[in-house]
Amino acid sequence: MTIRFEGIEKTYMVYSRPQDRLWEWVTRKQRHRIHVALTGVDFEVQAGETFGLIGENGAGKSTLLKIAAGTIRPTRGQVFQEGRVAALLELGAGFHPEESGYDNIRFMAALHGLEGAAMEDFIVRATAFSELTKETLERPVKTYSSGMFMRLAFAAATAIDPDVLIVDEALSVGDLHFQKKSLNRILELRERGATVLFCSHNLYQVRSLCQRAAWIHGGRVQAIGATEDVVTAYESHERRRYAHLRVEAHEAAKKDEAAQPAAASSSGAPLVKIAGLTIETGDGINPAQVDSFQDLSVEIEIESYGDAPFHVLFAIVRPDKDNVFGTSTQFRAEGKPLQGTGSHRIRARFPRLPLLSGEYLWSVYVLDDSGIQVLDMAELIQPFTVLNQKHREFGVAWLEHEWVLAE
Ligand SMILES: Nc1ncnc2c1ncn2[C@@H]1O[C@H](COP(=O)(O)OP(=O)(O)OP(=O)(O)O)[C@@H](O)[C@H]1O
Repeated sequence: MTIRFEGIEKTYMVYSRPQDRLWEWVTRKQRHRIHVALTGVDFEVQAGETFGLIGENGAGKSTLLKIAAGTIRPTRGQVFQEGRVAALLELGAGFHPEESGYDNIRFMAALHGLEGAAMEDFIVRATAFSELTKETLERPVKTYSSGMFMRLAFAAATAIDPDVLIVDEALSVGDLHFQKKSLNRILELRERGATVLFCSHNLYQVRSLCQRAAWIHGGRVQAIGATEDVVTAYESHERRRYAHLRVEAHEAAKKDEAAQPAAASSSGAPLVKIAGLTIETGDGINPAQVDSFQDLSVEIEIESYGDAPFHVLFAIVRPDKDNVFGTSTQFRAEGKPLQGTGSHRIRARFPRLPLLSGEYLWSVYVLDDSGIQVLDMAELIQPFTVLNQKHREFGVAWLEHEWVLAE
């Protein structure tokens, strides 16, 4: 099913104090200002397509998703779509806290217009997917932990086999096991031909999942097209925006890295953890300075606490976060993930490191076997300087080339 946005505009009335709304009504004097959250949004998401929405905080992405889902109305313009719509937006927003899990699911089924056997089927599928016990499902949902609540809400939202799926950063629902299950459900619905409108700040996920994307900026569509083109344009914009913060960002990332927990199992223990990154060159181990064109090996150590398969990805990064080169165990010829409890060491060797002079860092990620879910990461670590004394060319990397005198 296609989703078509036509001339969408959404404005909000913003009051500086909550009581101004009442005062405005009493005095009939305007006490609000108009905030334009979206304007001139015109595009179409094609049937069966997974379409990404990206953009900085406050750009208008969630507003557009809510308009697509029908939970808010545009001030101007129209959205057209057909078929059954499932929105993973404010999950569980329609739940009644005093009612049991079962009754809430029944209520959701009724909202979709289901009756009789279709309703029973919906209830069976949603409750099974939630993995909540019968005893839990009989309790009022206000007694649920936030994880339980989200599981039920996700299960209820996706139990209808929607034609259109609207997803707002919903891939991080519940514990790791459930996150994977929810992601698989989204992928399954996509496989079955559902049209997916997907909004995320995780550009890696957008790149992995979406065929096309739109970058929303200041309430307008700044760019639309093939995902790679749009994400690259957005990244360049972000880099320019943060150019003056380069050094600070690097320092902050180093601090974050220490604080960043690895993905945890339902018991709270991490499943995999990046345990170390070792660089080896002719000049020794972890040298602060590396000469261009020498042999360099990068060894990554991963501690795995379970049997879940995983991939390792690393990138050489510039201080402004530009990726110079990235690769993943997924891209190896056999493409098989690593697996098994204990310590894993994996090594990549650059026989003649073709980097030119400059500052570089490493970013390392551990991903699940689908290569989408990030289990642990260490970004912008171990800065090193490359010195190029052999070549006079400039730039980031030395590219194989030859000069030919044209006739
Ligand atoms: N109910 C509201 N009343 C007033 N302003 C609102 C309301 N909802 C959103 N806005 C404003 O509209 C703009 C767009 O918000 P929106 O939530 O759509 O952005 P977003 O791109 O989804 O941001 P984020 O990435 O932070 O989720 C923001 O400036 C926000 O403050």
